[in-house]
Amino acid sequence: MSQSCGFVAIVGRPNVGKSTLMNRILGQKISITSRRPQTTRHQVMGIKTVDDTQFIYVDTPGMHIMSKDRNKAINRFMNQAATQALRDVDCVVFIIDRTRWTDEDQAVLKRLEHVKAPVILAVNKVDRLQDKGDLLPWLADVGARREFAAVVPISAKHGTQVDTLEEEVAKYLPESVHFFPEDQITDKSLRFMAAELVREKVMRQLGDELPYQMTVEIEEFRETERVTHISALILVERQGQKVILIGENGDRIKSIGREARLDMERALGTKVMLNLWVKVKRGWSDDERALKSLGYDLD
Ligand SMILES: Nc1nc2c(ncn2[C@@H]2O[C@H](COP(=O)(O)OP(=O)(O)OP(=O)(O)O)[C@@H](O)[C@H]2O)c(=O)[nH]1
Repeated sequence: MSQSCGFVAIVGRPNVGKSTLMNRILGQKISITSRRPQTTRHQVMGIKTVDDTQFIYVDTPGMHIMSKDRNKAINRFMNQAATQALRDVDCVVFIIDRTRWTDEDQAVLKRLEHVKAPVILAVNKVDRLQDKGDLLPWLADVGARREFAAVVPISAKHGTQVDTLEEEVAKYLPESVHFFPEDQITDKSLRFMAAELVREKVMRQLGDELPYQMTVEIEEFRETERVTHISALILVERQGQKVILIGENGDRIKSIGREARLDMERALGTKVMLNLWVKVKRGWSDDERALKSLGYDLD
C-alpha cells in the first residue's frame, strides 16, 4: 500500500486548547519536540505515524500573537510570517472554544482567507457546553463564514471525537514517502545534542586530562510539558579518570552538570533535570552487546 505524509498546522487564539489537543493526539506515540525550528519552514510540534500515514504537526509563527496595540509594522510582519507558514501545509486545523467567538477568532479566520489547504474546524471543549442544542445553529452560523473541509466537535481534554478529527486530517495528507523514521527522529536528534553538550563540558573542564575514548550515553530522555528528564552516563577508561572527573566532594561533576543543564534548557526551552553518572568502561562481549542493545541492564 502507498504511504501518505503531510504537514498539518494547528491554529487558534490563545487558550482554545491547542496544546491539549496536541498532547492528546500524540499521546505516548512520540515526544513533543522542543520549540526550536526543526526544519527551515516550520516548527515541528510533533510527528505521529500510524501505519502508512505520517502526520507532521507544525506550529505557525505569528498566529498566537495578536495584540491590538502592537505597532502596525510588526503586525504586518507577523501576518506575513503566518501566511507564509500556512502556504506550505497540507491541512489546517482551526480550533475554537465552543460557541465563544471573539475578535481574536475572527483575526485567525482572516489569516486563513488566502490559505489554499483545506481547513478543518475543530469545535473544542464541547464537554463544557451547557446546552448542546446551542451547537447546531452555531455551527451553521460559523460554517457560513468560510468553507470548511469538515466541522468536528471535540473535547481535547477527554479525547472525545479526536480520532474522528484525525481521520478527517488523514484524508488530506498527500501520497508521499514518510519524511521521518517512525521512531521519532526529533527525540533522537535531541538525545544526540544532549550527549554532545555533556561531552563538550567534560572536555572543557578536563582538557588533556581525559583521553578521546571518553563517551557519553544518554540513558533517559523523557519530555513532559515543562520538564525534560535526562540521564547521561559518562564512560571513561580507567578508575583514575573517574576520580578526576568526579572531583573533590563531587564538585567537578556538579559543575559539569550545571553548565550542561543550562545549555540544554536554552536549547530545549524547558526546565531540565539532569542526572550524570560516571562509570569505568569495560569491554562487552558480542552477546553482552546484543543484550544491551535490547535494553538489558548488565551492570
Ligand atoms: N473542559 C475542557 N477544557 C479544555 C479542553 N481543551 C483544553 N482545555 C483547557 O483549556 C485551557 C487552555 O488549553 P491549552 O491547551 O493550554 O490552550 P492553547 O490553545 O494551547 O493555549 P495557548 O498556549 O495560550 O495558545 C487549559 O486549562 C485546558 O485544560 C476541553 O476539551 N475541555
